Parts: sequence; structure tokens; C-alpha cells
Amino acid sequence: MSTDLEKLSEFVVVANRLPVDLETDEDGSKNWKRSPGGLVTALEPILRQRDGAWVGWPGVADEKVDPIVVDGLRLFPVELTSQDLAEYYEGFSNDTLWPLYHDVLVAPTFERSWWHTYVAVNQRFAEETARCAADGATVWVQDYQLQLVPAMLRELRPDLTIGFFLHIPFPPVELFMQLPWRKEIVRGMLGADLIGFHLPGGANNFLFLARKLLGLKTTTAGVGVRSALGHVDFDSRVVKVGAFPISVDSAELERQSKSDSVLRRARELKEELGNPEKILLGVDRLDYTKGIDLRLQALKELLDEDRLDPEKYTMVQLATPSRERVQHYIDLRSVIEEQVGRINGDHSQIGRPVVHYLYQPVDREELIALFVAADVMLVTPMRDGMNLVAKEYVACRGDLGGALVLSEFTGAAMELRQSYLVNPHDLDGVKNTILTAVHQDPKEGRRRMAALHRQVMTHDVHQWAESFLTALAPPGPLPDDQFVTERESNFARNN
Ligand SMILES: Nc1ncnc2c1ncn2[C@@H]1O[C@H](COP(=O)(O)OP(=O)(O)O)[C@@H](O)[C@H]1O
Ligand SMILES: O=P(O)(O)OC[C@H]1O[C@H](O[C@H]2O[C@H](CO)[C@@H](O)[C@H](O)[C@H]2O)[C@H](O)[C@@H](O)[C@@H]1O
Repeated sequence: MSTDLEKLSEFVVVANRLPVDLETDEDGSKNWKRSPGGLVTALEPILRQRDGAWVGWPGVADEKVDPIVVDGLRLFPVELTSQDLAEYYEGFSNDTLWPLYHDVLVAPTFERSWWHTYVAVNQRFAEETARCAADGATVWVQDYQLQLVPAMLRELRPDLTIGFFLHIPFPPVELFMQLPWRKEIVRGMLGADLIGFHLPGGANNFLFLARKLLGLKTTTAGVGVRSALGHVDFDSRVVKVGAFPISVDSAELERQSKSDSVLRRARELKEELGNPEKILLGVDRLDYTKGIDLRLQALKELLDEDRLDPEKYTMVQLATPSRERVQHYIDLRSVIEEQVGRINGDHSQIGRPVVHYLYQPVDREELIALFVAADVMLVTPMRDGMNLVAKEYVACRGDLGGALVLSEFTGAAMELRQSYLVNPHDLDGVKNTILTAVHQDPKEGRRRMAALHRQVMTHDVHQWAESFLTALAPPGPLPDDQFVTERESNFARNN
């Protein structure tokens, strides 16, 4: 181990995935490649800034990887066996918690053996973190895959300051109560000193649950955005609860979007697409929460009804492969590919498909060029914790061009109020809004984009991390009378 890796870390990020995945190329050589998803996009610049360590899974099963420095980042890999992958990651994380927390868009599976593996893997993450954190270090645990880690880590290392952030929605109590292991999960999260959510709604759901499910005393005043924290009295400690909407590295994205190479590539892309009057763009992990099928259905109907001219408009849909062995994802891929095939079969001409569909990640510069080239960005999830794609698009549109169609059911919709907001359950509404965005008056478009751009430039990922970590810093004690039990809270409401 290099001396850099022997040094204990003052700041540790713990997430299911490392920011890079270990991949084996065709010639057998091993390479680290950027891993998918918004969590990694957001946290990588934060870790660089703070010279911290990252504990996570290297993206392949049954591979023991020693601690390593990759591209300047100190990484501490946690091994997952094939069985862990099937039961902890694909099973409990992505076939139980993911659908349960995303409004039960598909039915969650409650499988006892998956739960046991989830517990065991969380323990392994806690142990690896306990090994690499310096005395009194700050540890920031991420997301639904690791909800038990805060309590496990506190048990191993009471000297640490522990933050926990949930990147997906925290569901209303009626849904959460379905979970057979609901008390264990809430107690696991309460091992943290600060529990963060994207939105006040998630934080308030959690406080309500702490009172109702565990009978704990909590504050009852509504949690604000980056302000007015809630508090839970737990195990002789005060656990803080807050809302911190995540964002992107806005200045860096804007800088790249204005570079000569990106501007040149954006022009080339337009030409390669046959110089359509307007380009519509979708960029997502292939996930049933993202509403990719919904937007394709909207496009199909608009074309079938002659409300969109296929000679003038082209859509590009990028879909990053995700959770490819989970059945709902396998099914969704077939649905989407059939939709693309049908639209192109019915409406394209030779050499000019209406929908250009790529089932693969593209590199960062190509993605930014696509954002710059796209006239209408379609972000239509049925439910999404935040959705960084929407914010990336806006950050790249310092030219004030383009239009953002955004689902009300994303976390981003709370801040990006000047976008063309849609209810993804209302297909006619989505179709009409797409047409409005396609035909927007350029002056109105610039007005909207200026407001959106200002919002994203002034609320970036650095501010997100800063506000969370400032709130995590040790507090003074709270006066006792601010805490109430669920019984006292009901009594106060009814009198
Ligand atoms: N096909 C793709 N190629 C490259 N990057 C992608 C692709 N699809 C998504 N991304 C990136 O992955 C991240 C997705 O984050 P987000 O929208 O928050 O959703 P999630 O984390 O649920 O996937 C963004 O940074 C986005 O740019
Ligand atoms: O690791 P995967 O299973 O491949 O999934 C990728 C990530 O998806 C989820 O992202 C969430 O975090 C984003 C940033 O906060 C947020 O914008 C988005 O709405 C969420 O869906 C997941 O929560 C991450 O843990 C995964 O790494």
C-alpha cells in the first residue's frame, strides 16, 4: 500500500459505488471507467476539493481490489460476491427499496434472504470505513443502499461525526410502513448526527415516522430548504434532519459548454442529424422511474396526429444501461426499443430516423455538446429524487437558448420553476407542453432560461456540500421544550 493510502482520512465518503468502475477490456486489461448516475457526478468534485477517501464497491462482483489511488482519488474498495450483488444490490436495494421509495411504480419484492444480505453488506461497509477514518474524522454516508451504516459505524467508532444523505425520495409513511424491516432502517439512519434529504417533504416524512414508528420525541416545525433543521431525541443524542437539494458543478459545466471544441461538436452533431429545425433530447439511466416510455409515447402520438412534422424535428434519446439483471429493467428496455422501432418504422425516411437511440453512456464532452445542440430537453420522470440532467442542461445554456420540459415529480422541479412543468400522468398535458416548448417564442425562451440559469449557477454542488457539512458540524444542545412525542403533537393539533 502506498503511504498516501496508509494515511488515515479526515473526510470519508461512503457510497455503494466508487466513482469509477473496474472494467476488463477485450484484451483482458483492466481499466477504471467513470461509474453511472448522479450521485457520482455530484460527489466526485467534492472529494477532490477536500482530499478525502471514498469507500465503495468497484462495480464488479467477486473481485478483491486493494486500496488504490485512481486519477488522484483515494479509493477503498469493498468486495461484493455474486450473491451479494444479487441479494443486496439487485435485490434489496433495487427491487425492494428503490420501487418502495419511488411511489411503488412497480411492486416491491419483500424477500427475507435479501434483507439478511443487506445487513451483512452494510456491516462490511461500516468496517472498511472504520479502518480508514482518522480519529474524530467526518464520514458522509450516501443513499438507500447503506441506510444501516450510520448506526453500525457509530457502534464501531463513536469518535466519528457521521452524516447521512438520501439521494432518492423518502416516501410518505403509508408506503414506508409496508417494509417489514422499517424499524431497523429508521434506527440505522438515526446513527447519523445529521440526516439529509433533497426536499423538505422527505425530511418531514422522516420526522413524522420517527414519532409514529419509534415513539421518539422530535421537533414538529416544518423543515426548510438549507434552513430550519428538524431534530430527533434518540439514544441520548440529538439527531438533526434537514433538506439540502443537490446540484451540479455549474461553473465547470458552463466553462466546458463555451469551449471551442464543444461548440464545434454541437454544430457537427446538428449536421450529422441532418440539420433539423429543432432537436429534442432525452438523457437518462434506463430506469422505469425516468418516464422515457412516456415521452416516446407522447412523441409517437404527436407524429401520428400530424402535430409534429418528422421532416423538421428529430429526437435523440441516450439511455445508460442500468441494473440490467433486474426484471423490471429488462422489460423496460424491450418496451422502449419497440417504441423507438415503431416510431422510426412509421415516420422516418432512409438515412433520417426520427428517433436516434443510443443504449450506451457517452463521454462528458459529447454529452455537453448534445446539451448545447438541443432545442428542447425532455426530463419526464414519474418520480425522481432530484434529476441532475435537468440542472446540467440549464448550466450548459448560458447562451439562454433551449427549453426545458420538466416533470413536477422530480426534486429539481421545486427549484426550476421557470421550466415547462408537466404532470407525467397526464399524457395530453405532456404532449401539449412539448409542442409549446418546441414552438416557444424566442424572447419568452430567453426569459425563462435566464431565470433557470441564474438559479443553477447560484446553487451548485459545492454549495450543496458546504451547506450539509456546515449543518453537520457539532451543535449546542436544544432546549427540551422544543421536542414532542406523536401523542403530544396530536394533542396540540386537536386543541
Ligand atoms: N447516456 C449517458 N451518457 C453519459 N452520461 C449520462 C448518460 N445518461 C445519464 N448520464 C449522466 O448520469 C447522471 C444522471 O444523474 P441523475 O439525472 O441525477 O439521475 P440518476 O442518478 O438517477 O441516474 C448525470 O450526470 C448525467 O449526465
Ligand atoms: O449505482 P446505480 O445502481 O447504477 O445507480 C446510479 C445512481 O442512481 C441514483 O441516483 C440518485 O442520485 C442523484 C443525485 O443525488 C439524483 O439526482 C437522482 O434523482 C437519484 O435517482 C441512486 O440514488 C444512486 O445511489 C446511484 O448511484
